[in-house]
Amino acid sequence: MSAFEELGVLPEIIKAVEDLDWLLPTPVQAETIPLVLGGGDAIVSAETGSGKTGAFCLPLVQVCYETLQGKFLQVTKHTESRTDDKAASIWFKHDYNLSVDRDRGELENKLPNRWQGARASRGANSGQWFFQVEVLSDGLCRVGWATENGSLDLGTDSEGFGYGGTGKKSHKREFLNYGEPYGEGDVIGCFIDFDKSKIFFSKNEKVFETAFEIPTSLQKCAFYPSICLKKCRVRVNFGPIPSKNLLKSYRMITESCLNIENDASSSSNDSSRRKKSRREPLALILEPSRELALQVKEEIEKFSKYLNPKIRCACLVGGEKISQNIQALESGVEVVCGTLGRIQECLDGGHLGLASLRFLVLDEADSFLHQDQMDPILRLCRHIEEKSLVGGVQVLFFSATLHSPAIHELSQKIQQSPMIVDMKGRDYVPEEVEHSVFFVSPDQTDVVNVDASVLTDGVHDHRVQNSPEEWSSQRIKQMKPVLVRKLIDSFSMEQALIFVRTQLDADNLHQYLRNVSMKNNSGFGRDDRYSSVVLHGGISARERKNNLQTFRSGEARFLICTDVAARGIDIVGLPYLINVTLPDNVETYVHRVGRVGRSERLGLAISLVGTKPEKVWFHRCSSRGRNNQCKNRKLLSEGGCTMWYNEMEIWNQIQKQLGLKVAELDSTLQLPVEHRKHFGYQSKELEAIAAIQNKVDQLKPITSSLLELEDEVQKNFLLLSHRFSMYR
Ligand SMILES: Nc1ncnc2c1ncn2[C@@H]1O[C@H](COP(=O)(O)OP(=O)(O)OP(=O)(O)O)[C@@H](O)[C@H]1O
Repeated sequence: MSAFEELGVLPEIIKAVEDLDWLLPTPVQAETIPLVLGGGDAIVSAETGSGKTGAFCLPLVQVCYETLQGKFLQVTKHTESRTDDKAASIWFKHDYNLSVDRDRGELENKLPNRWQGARASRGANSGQWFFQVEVLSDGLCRVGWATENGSLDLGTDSEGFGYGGTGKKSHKREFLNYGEPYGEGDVIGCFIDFDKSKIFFSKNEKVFETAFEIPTSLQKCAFYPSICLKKCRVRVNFGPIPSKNLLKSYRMITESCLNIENDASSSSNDSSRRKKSRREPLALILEPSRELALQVKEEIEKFSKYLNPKIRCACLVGGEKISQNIQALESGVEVVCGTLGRIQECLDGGHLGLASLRFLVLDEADSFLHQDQMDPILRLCRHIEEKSLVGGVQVLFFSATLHSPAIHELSQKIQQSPMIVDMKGRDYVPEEVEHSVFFVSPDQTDVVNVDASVLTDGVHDHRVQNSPEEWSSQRIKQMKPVLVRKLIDSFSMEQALIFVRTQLDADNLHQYLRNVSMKNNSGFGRDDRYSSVVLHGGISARERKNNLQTFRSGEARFLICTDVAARGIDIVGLPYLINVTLPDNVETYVHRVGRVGRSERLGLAISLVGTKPEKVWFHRCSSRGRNNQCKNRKLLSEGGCTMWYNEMEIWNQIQKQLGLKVAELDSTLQLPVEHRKHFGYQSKELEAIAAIQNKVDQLKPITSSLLELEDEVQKNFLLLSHRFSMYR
């Protein structure tokens, strides 16, 4: 049995995983896959490069596949039992962990820690109606009536009215004493009287007083039988079995003429605009960047390689034609992954239906905590809850940095009792990443000669001459690109990811490296030692995609990027990373350096830290700094668009919070001897070989002197024995 099989992964998916040479699940996959397959919400935090994408994509692909095959309906056929056509089609909507035996009219939820509900398709909006529920096992049960918009978790919103086994009536999450407790063996009657606008219940033969007055706002609505269970099994009688009802004027609900079509797309206005035949997505994955969304889509396609039917995934990201997204959605997909803005656009346009959704994944969840992202997310969740025809959408958070209180606040709003998987504790950085620093001091002329071809960000003007602070800042900015070139040379870097603060900084560094290439005649494409491409929000989606591909393929050696690439981007075997400017928070440092040291490879992250503050752009103006339009060099506090950026402070904070062991580069930009790796930053295996080779080299002189010594001893021995024999 393969290790993935033990986690409950299907053989067809394991075959695809084996094609990727994944022989064992990573620890976070081993923890998370069974949990997601088991149906709970989760917050999963594990270091960068630990395989989190597989931890959610694998079970998600599996559940989508099983859903396509109809397994999750869990409809059991019992030929010996009575079958009534009306009863068989009566369950319209239910949570997916609820088993529905349509023939027997039985419902069961085996989960001990999660309510699962169902609502009938047959309801009423006038007259007097009832249905009965027989409790078949121990456990918790709530029965009653709800409108079409009511939550499947009966009695927790304004449109559902329930009566629970603990002897409480519930509405809007208010639980008040009512009737009597009930349990296994009891038969509960659920009555609704539209003439008197009341709902009440009975236990066995005993009828209780009115439980609820139907509010005026709902008096024109249709009400449907509703049931909600926790580790409990019940049999529901809508009419096929003669009832012992004492209130003869009440009719069983199967005689009702109101019937919601068992077709998700016919029940709401916006969905009627969509094509009926198409499949609505079962999973929605939110990603913070286009690149990451595309990467996840590719991963899902790899995992579903051997599945039939295939799992289709649409990637909805800004910068691409929306008509293509609409076309993909119209043709039907099981998974949607994308960025928030474009997803919202498709939703608002009525192109994306979420009524069948089972999974909502917030990958890099903490990147959505800014207010301008939080509001749309909460709106999205409300939309899902309102439209859901399955209920109980599983909400999953993933990231390497999920320890802030804000994450738990968000979780409380959109998750239900999530399981926490925390592999390494707060903001852990993988052991495979080595951290090093070079302190850039403005008067270090021995190390760096300022190069006239360096372009800086234009923050400083003539005042540089008069202000020592501005001079230092400008000087550090002029030194850093030269240092990048020197680092490339000093480590003989074949490839590296280079992080800068702004789009302008990225473009300037790219231009500088091009100038260096030209000056040194260092060739083209792969032959160019300094070939680089940029990745930032200021270039088109197509350019970003092409540039990333050019870098992945090795065509360009250096990818100069802003923090759009800080999270999630997976480039196998990348050995080096340079932080030309530090990010302004520890979390982003964790994500940035996590681009190296992945898949058991070692990586070196080098930070160039200015010893004096740098004055940098921080555009609050309407131009947001686009096309260098803004020239307002005043500080933010003076109504301008610049600020002082103190890297020493940030560096101390990063070091302290992460408890980093950092190697300081010497003036030749080399690591201290004890940190130097024999084979550079490659695989652990090569590292081990290098270590052995090192030892062999160290032992060589000792073994040769031992050999010489032994030679000597042998000779002496022979000499002595010869003399001894002569004396005898
Ligand atoms: N079980 C496995 N066996 C071997 N390699 C794996 C396994 N799972 C994932 N990988 C590989 O490990 C690398 C990192 O995986 P992934 O991108 O999922 O990491 P992550 O935890 O999401 O990182 P980040 O936090 O940076 O987004 C990928 O190249 C992936 O193919």
